[in-house]
Amino acid sequence: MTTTESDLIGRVPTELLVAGKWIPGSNGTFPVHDPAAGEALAEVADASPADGAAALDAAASAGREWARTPARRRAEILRRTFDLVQEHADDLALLMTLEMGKPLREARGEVGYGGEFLRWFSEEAVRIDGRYSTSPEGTGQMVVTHRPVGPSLLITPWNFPLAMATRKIAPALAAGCTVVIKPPALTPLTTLMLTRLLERAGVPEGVVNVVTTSKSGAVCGPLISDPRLRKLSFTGSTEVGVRLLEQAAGGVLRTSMELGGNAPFLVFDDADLDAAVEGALAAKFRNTGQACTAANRFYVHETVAEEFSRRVTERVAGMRTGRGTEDGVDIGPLIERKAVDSVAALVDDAVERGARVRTGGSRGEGPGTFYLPTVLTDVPPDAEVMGQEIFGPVLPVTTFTSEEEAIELANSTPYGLVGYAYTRDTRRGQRLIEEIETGMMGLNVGVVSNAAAPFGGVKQSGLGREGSREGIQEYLETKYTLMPNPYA
Ligand SMILES: NC(=O)c1ccc[n+]([C@@H]2O[C@H](COP(=O)([O-])OP(=O)(O)OC[C@H]3O[C@@H](n4cnc5c(N)ncnc54)[C@H](O)[C@@H]3O)[C@@H](O)[C@H]2O)c1
Ligand SMILES: O=CCCC(=O)O
Repeated sequence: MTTTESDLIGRVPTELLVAGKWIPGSNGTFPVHDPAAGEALAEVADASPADGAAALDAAASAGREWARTPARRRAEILRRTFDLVQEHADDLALLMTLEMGKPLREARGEVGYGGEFLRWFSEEAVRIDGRYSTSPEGTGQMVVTHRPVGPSLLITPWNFPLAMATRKIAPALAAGCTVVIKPPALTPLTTLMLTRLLERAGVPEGVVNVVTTSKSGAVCGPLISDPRLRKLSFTGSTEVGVRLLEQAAGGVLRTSMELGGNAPFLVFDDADLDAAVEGALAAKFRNTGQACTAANRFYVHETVAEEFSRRVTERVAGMRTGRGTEDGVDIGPLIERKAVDSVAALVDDAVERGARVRTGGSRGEGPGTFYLPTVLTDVPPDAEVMGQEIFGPVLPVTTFTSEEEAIELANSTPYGLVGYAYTRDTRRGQRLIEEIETGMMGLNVGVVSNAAAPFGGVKQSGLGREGSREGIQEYLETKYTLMPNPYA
């Protein structure tokens, strides 16, 4: 670590924030590693179930007052946090690169993207409305209002340490909910720093509580079954999401589930190939392939497949792999050794079944957890790499012959987060939007994420939407009141 990096780490709080106080974890500490160097960066407080319960006590106690706090004030706190995020953009970006590995250029992009949820929901906070109408029979007056759901547990993944936290905290606070956030053990530092900024922006005691832990299940399980908790918002794997949904069913909790993806990327014979190549690189290699939105399966029309593969291979072969803090790095490390093993196993399986490695196809050197950016062609549809979320820098190409076949292949998965398609034919584009079973579509575009967009999936990719106008609804209940018509 250079001096600047260690100074930064030294300024990040490493304790739990419970009821407005930074306190040590009852289970001591656990280490956070730099995946590019394999070194420990910091020791972070390890919460026990009792610490988790204290955090929920705090969120429940602060709940009523926060719900009554004028929306304008809630909005101003979020807006001030947005400003503080901009002010500390360089620190936040470096912190994400250190604890997660993404290239610094991308980490700066995430500060922009993640910060935007704070600004967007500061604007939405004051637009929570209702309606008033006379019943069709004319006998009653109907009032519909929206109320905060109540104390919410937010569980986030490691791959977008800032954006996945702001995408939940901002709408929850805007709606008037208090929260307990449990960041991932692999990347808790960015959430801790964000929380410090929320505190500085004036978030009252108990409104945001942070519980870092190496034992997620033991800490979150009792919270999910506590009757004071009213909402669970989770982003992570489908496997864990299913388990949490089962637990949440016991308390009939409101849930939002942002789960895994297996995005198809279709290139038709009429596509602008230059645009399709750019889109493919963005959709695949953003975050070193560790994105739920990452294009996972490339289906290319047989007449353009070789040209597309040749151009993509040339670009991927020129990518630089290395520590995210170094200039010109395109591909950072994967988050941990297990992730490298999993990507290597998928590539080996594809090759055994007849796929051709056009570039990459092996682990990177050094102490960090690297896998080289890889292009595979002639990948048989039954290769595991086409059926499983890769979560690494591997671009597998296979071919199709007709639009019907492309749609069938795209839908041949239990997941449905996002799909990408490149075609110049507008009518075909419209058909694809109708037919492809996903919550989001990139039509001639390789990245769809935006704070103003309703982000989320269908099928086993999740329930609910984050961002946009829909995002705040996830933290609101609808209440209907009937009164007699005073004139009847
Ligand atoms: N749809 C989306 O918006 C979206 C966004 C980012 C990541 N993801 C998905 O997340 C996955 C990668 O993230 P990950 O490896 O952090 O996922 P993960 O499911 O392993 O972990 C996600 C979070 O859940 C916690 N967790 C794990 N077991 C738990 C339990 N029993 N009880 C409570 N909490 C528990 C983890 O500590 C972490 O904070 C991929 O599948 C990716 O597609 C989805
Ligand atoms: O990993 C999934 C989230 C990616 C995004 O929000 O763009």
